[in-house]
Amino acid sequence: MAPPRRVPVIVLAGFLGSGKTTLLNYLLRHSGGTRIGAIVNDFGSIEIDAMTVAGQVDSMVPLGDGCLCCAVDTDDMDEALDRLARPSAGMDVIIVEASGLAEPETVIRMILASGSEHTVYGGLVEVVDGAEFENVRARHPELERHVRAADLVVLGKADRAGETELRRLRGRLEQLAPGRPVVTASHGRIDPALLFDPVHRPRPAVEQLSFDALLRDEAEDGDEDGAEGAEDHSGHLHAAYESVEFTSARPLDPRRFLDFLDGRPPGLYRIKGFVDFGPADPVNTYAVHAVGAFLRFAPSRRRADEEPLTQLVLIGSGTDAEALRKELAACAHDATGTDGPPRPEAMWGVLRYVEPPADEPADASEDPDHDRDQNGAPDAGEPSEVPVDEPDFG
Ligand SMILES: Nc1nc2c(ncn2[C@@H]2O[C@H](COP(=O)(O)OP(=O)(O)OP(=O)(O)O)[C@@H](O)[C@H]2O)c(=O)[nH]1
Repeated sequence: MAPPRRVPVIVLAGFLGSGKTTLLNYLLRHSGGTRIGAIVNDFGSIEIDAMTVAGQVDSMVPLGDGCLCCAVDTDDMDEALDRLARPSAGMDVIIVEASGLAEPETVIRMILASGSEHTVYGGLVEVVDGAEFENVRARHPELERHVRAADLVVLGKADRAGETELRRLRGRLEQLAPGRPVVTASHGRIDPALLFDPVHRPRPAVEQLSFDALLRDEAEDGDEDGAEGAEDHSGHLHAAYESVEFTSARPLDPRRFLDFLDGRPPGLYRIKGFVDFGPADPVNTYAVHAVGAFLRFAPSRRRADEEPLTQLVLIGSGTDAEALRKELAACAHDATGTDGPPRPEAMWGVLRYVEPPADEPADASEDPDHDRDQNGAPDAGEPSEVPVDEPDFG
């Protein structure tokens, strides 16, 4: 009798804002009939990533709040894997998007320890932010270990990095993890075949991932049964970060919110969520993404039955949660008081940070990259169109 078919489980990891959700959404839209189940782990109790992925996926299980590798109960992970992998669900592959602060090796161990007869570990894809990698690596040398643990490194945001910097980064990655395959991508556009066929492909991945080493680490942690709690997380990335959530039914004033973003403290590395600008734009909700100095807004038309709402997650190190919440509350638009009705130019500042949808590459002549320098001043970026490279396996 043929052995039961096992669904490969791929871990998608990478630092805060590196482009994991963008890559996952690209894969979902270009899966070519492959049925993908997704497990999405948000760091923060408002599940922004899960909301972004929901609706595009055959089946999605959110696993919040906190890092997969410590705050999420292993039972929840086991149950999510089991639910997606059982034959009746008909999934071909499961992708686990870890939070931007998770330790990939620990997530891999959780999958290996899950003991589900329906799953097989399918590899680690580590997304590296081509525009921020060196800055982040200087602060968090742990990222080098993550790159070494990867089966495939996606060197993302190629459009922001530029050709010379990309060449330099590829050299750096080769130095850190010799022989590791690196694929360059803009807006998460990679060939899905790189991920979706891990079971039928001869996999040097076992050596690259060094399961033995992973399992040895596990034993050294005194956590041999994979149970949560015995591991020391003090050296993990998430130990130094905290998340702040902000929800408001009152619309935000676009100018005040931009002032808040311009003046954000340096430790506040990541902001993501959805903003309602009320009467300044009554038809759209704006997705907002700040990653380091990078800032983007993306409008999308609200459904008729959708209540306008602002939901933000702010992730940083050494930030003052109460002060941030107060500052955000003070961004609310007050239509009855001094604010009055919005002027047409109120949205101009926000619209400067809107770019064309990722699948329609920007016209290079339009100066699409309004990144800011460290002082928050607008700064023209690189041309945005860099072709997706063939994977380099050497
Ligand atoms: N220019 C450019 N922007 C990108 C690219 N990939 C992602 N982004 C943008 O970077 C921001 C963060 O991307 P996400 O995909 O949400 O990053 P993430 O790794 O899922 O973020 P966390 O879950 O917070 O760790 C968003 O504004 C994306 O649109 C890229 O290749 N080029």
